Amino acid sequence: MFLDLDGTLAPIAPSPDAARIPGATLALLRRLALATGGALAVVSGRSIEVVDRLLHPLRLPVAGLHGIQWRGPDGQVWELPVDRERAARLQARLLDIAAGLAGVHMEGKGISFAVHYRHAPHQEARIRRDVAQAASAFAPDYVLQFGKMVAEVKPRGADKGSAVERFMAVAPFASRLPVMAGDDLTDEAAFAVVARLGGVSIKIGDGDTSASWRLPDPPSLARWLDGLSTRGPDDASRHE
Ligand SMILES: O=P(O)(O)OC[C@H]1O[C@H](O[C@H]2O[C@H](CO)[C@@H](O)[C@H](O)[C@H]2O)[C@H](O)[C@@H](O)[C@@H]1O
Repeated sequence: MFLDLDGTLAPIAPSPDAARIPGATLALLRRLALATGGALAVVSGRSIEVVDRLLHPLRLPVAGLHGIQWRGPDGQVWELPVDRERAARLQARLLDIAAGLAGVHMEGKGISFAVHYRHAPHQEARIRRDVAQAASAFAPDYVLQFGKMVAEVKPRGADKGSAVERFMAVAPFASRLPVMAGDDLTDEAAFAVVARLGGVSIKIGDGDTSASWRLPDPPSLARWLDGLSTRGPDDASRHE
């Protein structure tokens, strides 16, 4: 089971720092991790460090930075190799883009960067254009990723789809039916992999998607997951 974080486990908040996973959802994740024998991972645009902080004290397998980072069930971490000096130059350019624009801020995530305009929606066209230009200037090793009121630039070479593939190659995920829930454009790469593997993809909220199912919001997903987590193996076989 693969779950996105912002907009899926945590309701969308006014700023990245304000996002929280409800306590009941954290308790639910703990039950789900047990019920699936550990085959539960968070697949997020946040760094692994931030995902751990938001899940604390729970520590799960995680794909961070849209798949650029990955921590497997055995705790081993993989990160796409990135030129740190080039990343610092890109960060400076994105800081320049955000500077002086009220309601716009740059979220530095070490090797991946997000320019948020939730508090300045009228700046969307300008931010998207300027961030796209910055991404082109750093191509081919960086790519553009649009999201909810955000334009991100991330290293090329991994995405949420490759992260799900990486999980599906190892126990306890291997040979299981993948289920992926997510709310944003970045989740579509994971939905495509899940579809190829014959699994179940769930889009949270509005918007075009290749997912086969849809739920309206994070509380609906939590209710659905709660139903799954309280069904024991006997119940599961009764329904087959
Ligand atoms: O893949 P995700 O776990 O969904 O992460 C995607 C991005 O989420 C965060 O930004 C979004 O959520 C914020 C808090 O709700 C919201 O204020 C912002 O407008 C959204 O774009 C996060 O800050 C990014 O780094 C993630 O890539």
